Amino acid sequence: MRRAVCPGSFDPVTNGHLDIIGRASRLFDEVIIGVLINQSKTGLFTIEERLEMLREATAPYENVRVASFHGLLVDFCRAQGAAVVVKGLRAVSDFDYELQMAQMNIGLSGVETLFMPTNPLYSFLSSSLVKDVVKWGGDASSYLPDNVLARLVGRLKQN
Ligand SMILES: O=C(O)c1ccc2[nH]nc(Br)c2c1
Repeated sequence: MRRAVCPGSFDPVTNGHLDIIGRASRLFDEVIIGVLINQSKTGLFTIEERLEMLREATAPYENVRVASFHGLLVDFCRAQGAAVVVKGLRAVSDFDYELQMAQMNIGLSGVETLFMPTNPLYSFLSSSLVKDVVKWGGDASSYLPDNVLARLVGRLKQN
């Protein structure tokens, strides 16, 4: 069983993330989306909300499941029985940091990283940018799944 982990904060999941997840689901027997619990950073959505949005958005992919973790990514991969991490690369600016993380992860545990070029449609996307767009009334419907857009609009109205 070839498993891969797609890690991230997913605060919230975007169409860019979903493009990578969908492509990974066609390459591996199982894909585990790992939502990082970062105690030093409170996000807009709770971990539970992020997990729920991811489960809703990835429901069409029967070999994709969602879990949260804290601590080292390689420990999560080991616990899940995954030998590969899948990361999207949006631009050259992503590469330096991702290369450093990938080399450390191999050094720590032998877990490999597969880099996938993001779909050019989404290469400028980030969760933080999309949140700003919606906060100021912009149309983010091309960048977020419908379930996420609805929650984001609602949450920003509360704030
Ligand atoms: O949304 C983000 O912050 C973010 C970061 C890094 C990323 N790499 N590939 C993708 Br899609 C991606 C998205």
